[in-house]
Amino acid sequence: KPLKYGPVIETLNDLVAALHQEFATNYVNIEMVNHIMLSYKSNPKEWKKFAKFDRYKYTRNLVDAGNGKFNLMILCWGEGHGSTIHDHSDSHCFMKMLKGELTETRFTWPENTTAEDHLDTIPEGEEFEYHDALQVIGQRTMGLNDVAYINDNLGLHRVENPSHSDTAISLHLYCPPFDTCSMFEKTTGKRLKCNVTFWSKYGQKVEH
Ligand SMILES: O=C(O)CCSS
Ligand SMILES: [Fe+2]
Repeated sequence: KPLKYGPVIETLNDLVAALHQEFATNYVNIEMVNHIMLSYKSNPKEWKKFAKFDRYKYTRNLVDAGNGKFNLMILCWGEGHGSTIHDHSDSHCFMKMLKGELTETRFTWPENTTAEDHLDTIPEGEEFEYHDALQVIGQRTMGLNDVAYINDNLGLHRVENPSHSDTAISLHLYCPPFDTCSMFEKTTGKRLKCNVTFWSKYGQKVEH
């Protein structure tokens, strides 16, 4: 079987160039995108200009708009910061660790039921118990240069920085790009639309 050599990827710019090449045609090979994301080895000198932190919430910093085919962004997670439980708007999502660790917990989609459906044993007029509408499928903690892939068929997830002393930085690729997604409440399964915004674009803070 002839070996198909991919592009040589050393710098963040090489990564961006390789992604543009991969997305040049309308057919995208997800395996190749995963390989390209794994090939890049984190170099703080190359991404530090995108590394902007907010005290209260993780920041989203656009690196490249992928000629409209994908968004490449750097997310900066302060100590203990985490995302909501969210979906990915029917897009592909690749997440690569550039610094520190992130814990990813995957959940089922909520069954389309009412709150009453989640009632468990109802003893005589006493307390009753609920079971959560979203069930945990699995959990993993990612380290330097690890890549995770998810799409809506694989479930929902929450991403958190488990450290209370160190920050974390991750590189995310969404294809096709999206600016809204849904977030979910674990116990009730209630779904809320939300807009995702950028703290900075190409290293420049976005002024609201
Ligand atoms: O894009 C986001 O804000 C979700 C980060 S976890 S994929
Ligand atoms: Fe996500």
